[in-house]
Amino acid sequence: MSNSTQKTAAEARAELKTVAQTPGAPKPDAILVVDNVVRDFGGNRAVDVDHLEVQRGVITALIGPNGAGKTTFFNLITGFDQPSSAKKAFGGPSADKAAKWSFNGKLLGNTAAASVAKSGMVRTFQLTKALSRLTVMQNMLLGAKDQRGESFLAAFVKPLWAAQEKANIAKAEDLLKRFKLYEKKEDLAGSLSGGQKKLLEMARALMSDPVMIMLDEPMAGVNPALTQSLLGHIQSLRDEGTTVLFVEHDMHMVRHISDWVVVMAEGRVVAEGPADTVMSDQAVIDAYLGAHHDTDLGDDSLLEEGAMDAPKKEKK
Ligand SMILES: Nc1ncnc2c1ncn2[C@@H]1O[C@H](COP(=O)(O)OP(=O)(O)OP(=O)(O)O)[C@@H](O)[C@H]1O
Repeated sequence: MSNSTQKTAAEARAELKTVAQTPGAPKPDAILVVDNVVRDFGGNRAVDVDHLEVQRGVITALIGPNGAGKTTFFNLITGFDQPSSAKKAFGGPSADKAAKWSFNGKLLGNTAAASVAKSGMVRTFQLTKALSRLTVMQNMLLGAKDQRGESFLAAFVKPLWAAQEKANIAKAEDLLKRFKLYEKKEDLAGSLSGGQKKLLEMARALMSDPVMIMLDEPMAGVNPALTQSLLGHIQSLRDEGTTVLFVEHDMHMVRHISDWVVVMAEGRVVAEGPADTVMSDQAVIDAYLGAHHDTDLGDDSLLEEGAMDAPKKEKK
């Protein structure tokens, strides 16, 4: 969250005006810097990112056709998967070709997912991971950091964790109200609709006050009536100082809230820039649309046709 020494979101956005609109362009205040991240599945190179920087304090969208490698890229940098280009004790790529990435000034390669989350980079999943047999509130409390009851000594000293737990419950209630899930707090997470599970996952991710939140298709399955408020939540997170990186197929959402758009195709970053510029870039149109060259991305008729989804490559 922001403090007086941090830039405002408007200042962070204004800085983007100076950034070159080329793949891998350096950012004035990069929170995430990625180099040489490659992931092969058999003979299929799913991710091949030479260099990418994400500006702190803004909303960046990561877009690209089905199978472009967006989710795999999220998995790699959050420690849920390992790059094929990872540095190895013996053999492996030379130091200048080995995968390396830093978040908020800290090197993160070979870091387990839980430690990545502790460093402030917290993600949600395309297919939600809410724990079905726990209540909505229990799911929320699992997302909290500083759970003092977890420490062996503190677990036996109630005053050490009781106050913390109370604060966590109050925070969870507040977030559940924001995401219109408060009435469901005692229900099992498994009983929620797909869209509600997505909202729960986002609310749970916010329990740890992330420095950067990474959302994998936050809009998929969310009722249109909630779409506007979800967009509002994401923008207010940014305005409060949280960096947002999200993968999304809904081009209206991308146009509406992104300060910067990064386009992936066949594992590579092929374009980046402000939404309007990127979406009229011929390489992007080609990557998405194949034959539909004249059609603007974000065009309603196109969305209805579902023409933006290139055929999905089969997962092995
Ligand atoms: N566990 C896996 N085993 C084998 N291949 C995989 C695996 N995970 C992903 N892939 C392949 O890697 C490529 C990139 O997939 P990924 O899911 O990252 O794309 P994406 O851009 O997120 O697509 P979508 O928008 O459809 O979610 C695809 O060809 C996919 O089949």
